[in-house]
Amino acid sequence: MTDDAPALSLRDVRFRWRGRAPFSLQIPEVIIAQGEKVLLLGDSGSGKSTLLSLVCGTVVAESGEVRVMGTDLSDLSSGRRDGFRAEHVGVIFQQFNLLPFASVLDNILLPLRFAPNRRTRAGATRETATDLCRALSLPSAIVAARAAELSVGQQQRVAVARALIGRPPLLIADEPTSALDAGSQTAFLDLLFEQVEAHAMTLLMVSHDARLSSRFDRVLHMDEIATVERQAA
Ligand SMILES: Nc1ncnc2c1ncn2[C@@H]1O[C@H](COP(=O)(O)OP(=O)(O)OP(=O)(O)O)[C@@H](O)[C@H]1O
Repeated sequence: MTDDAPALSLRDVRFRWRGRAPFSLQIPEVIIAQGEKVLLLGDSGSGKSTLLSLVCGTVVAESGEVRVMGTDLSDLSSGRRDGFRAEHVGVIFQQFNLLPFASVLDNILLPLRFAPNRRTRAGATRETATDLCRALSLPSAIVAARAAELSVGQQQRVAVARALIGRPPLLIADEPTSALDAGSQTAFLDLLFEQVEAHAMTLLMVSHDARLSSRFDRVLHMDEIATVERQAA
């Protein structure tokens, strides 16, 4: 990891999903500076989640470079990519991906299991998790509840706390507001941005909703940054 590197840089990236409906993506160049808040817009099926998977290192480019905080993910073995992601990237998925039968506390602490440096940064983990819940307008007693008992809005905030704990430098969010009404979306983004700014994190968020644009430092459109080829199934 390099302190003055961009949070994220993609250069000459090519990636292809094989199978019944092949889909290929080419991205000449995308650079996101540390501390930027960037919205990635694009139609359904335009490859937004695929791009996030490349950034998370859950899939690997066929050619080109995907660098996170200066590290080229293709230089890492699959096991080291998992460790690198756990240390450096907080992820908020569209469906939140909480473990329903585990407590809120265990859900929030989950990424720290695979990330010793992030665990150290998190300090006293129970207190840190409880503080994060409070900062996200959740009652502190919620840490003892099972994730399955929470409302959708509460689950979403727990997913944010899990992504924020231990202050990974890059936060990736895939349509985190799609399950919320307009008022709840605004309140959620207020809380998310407050945390991102307080910890000088970089945010890359995917959405269909161009109305969110004015809240971000920069907006990327899939059809401007990528060339896509797809074949029908
Ligand atoms: N796991 C996978 N295996 C094979 N093909 C996939 C896989 N995931 C995505 N694809 C292909 O990649 C294309 C782009 O999908 P992707 O989910 O990246 O788009 P998206 O812009 O995020 O769409 P949406 O907004 O609907 O979530 C899909 O049409 C599909 O054909």
